[in-house]
Amino acid sequence: MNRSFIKYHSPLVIILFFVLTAVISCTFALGELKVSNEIDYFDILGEGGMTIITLVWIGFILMSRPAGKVTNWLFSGLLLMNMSMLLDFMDEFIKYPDNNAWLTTLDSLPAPFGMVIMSIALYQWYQEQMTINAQLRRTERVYRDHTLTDFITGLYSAKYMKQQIKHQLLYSKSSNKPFTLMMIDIRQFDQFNRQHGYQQGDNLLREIGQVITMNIRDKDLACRYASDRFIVLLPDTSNETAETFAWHIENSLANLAFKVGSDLKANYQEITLCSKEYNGTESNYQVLELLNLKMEVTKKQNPYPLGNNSLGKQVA
Ligand SMILES: Nc1nc2c(ncn2[C@@H]2O[C@H](COP(=O)(O)OP(=O)(O)OP(=O)(O)O)[C@@H](O)[C@H]2O)c(=O)[nH]1
Repeated sequence: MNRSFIKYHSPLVIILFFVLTAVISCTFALGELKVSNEIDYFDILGEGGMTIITLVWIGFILMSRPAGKVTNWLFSGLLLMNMSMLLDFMDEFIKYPDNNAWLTTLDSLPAPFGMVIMSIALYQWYQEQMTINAQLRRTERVYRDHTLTDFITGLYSAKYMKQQIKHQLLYSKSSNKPFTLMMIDIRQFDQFNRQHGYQQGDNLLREIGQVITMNIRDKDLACRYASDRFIVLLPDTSNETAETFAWHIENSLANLAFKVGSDLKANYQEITLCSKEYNGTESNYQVLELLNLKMEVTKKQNPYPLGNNSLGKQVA
């Protein structure tokens, strides 16, 4: 059992100890022990059991809850109920002389107050739980949203892109408007990583992601598809129109003078870019399959380092 709650709730534990000791001492001081034939052992069992159970409830409350207003209310309510039960229990061993007979009626007093306080406390506990639930829901939503974005580039993730392609396919089919997907792959990214380190590789991914975003329209969607691969979804766009965007992106990236740390040397990263038009009759799976295929063909047609669309260069 974790006993750290005793330290954590020490003021309440002291109050509990003090109250129980005071009740037991008072009853002994003001009354006298009954003889054995005056004792009802069934009552002892019932009332003793209830006293112990309310003490256990107090223990659980202190073990499971942080210090604060709601805990104090719960504790106070249970303590008053426990006082009633303890007084009732003590009645079984002790009888009070006539001038202290008021003690026998006192045992029924704390319990109703305790129950009222407990009801208030339980309502506050309910409200507290509602607030916690609302916060959890918000956290969960943030977490879910995060799974739809790429941590490194801040672009949408492949998962989100796949969802959007699904919607786009349906829309294109019903509206008869084509859409185009563009794929951008960084060349020799593995070599870049090995030469400059993964941290710099991440920075390069981020900057390339920003350049891509700057060159697309509001209605377009860019995502980081895989390690060094990006996809742009261009709704209501033919491949011919997409070529203009492709040209803008290629030119911008060709002039992206990436600096590694405080090094003055500018690194110009070469990319492979391809695009493909769809009319909505393709399946979700086919769309990316066809695009990946086109990327492989484009790469083969433009072998590194000096292919037809090789825009990359490295200058000191
Ligand atoms: N910095 C960084 N590197 C990554 C990340 N994810 C994957 N990579 C690396 O990206 C590299 C991809 O290597 P390849 O698939 O061979 O790509 P490439 O070297 O560009 O090869 P080509 O495209 O054929 O020119 C590997 O070194 C991966 O470890 C990432 O999040 N950050």
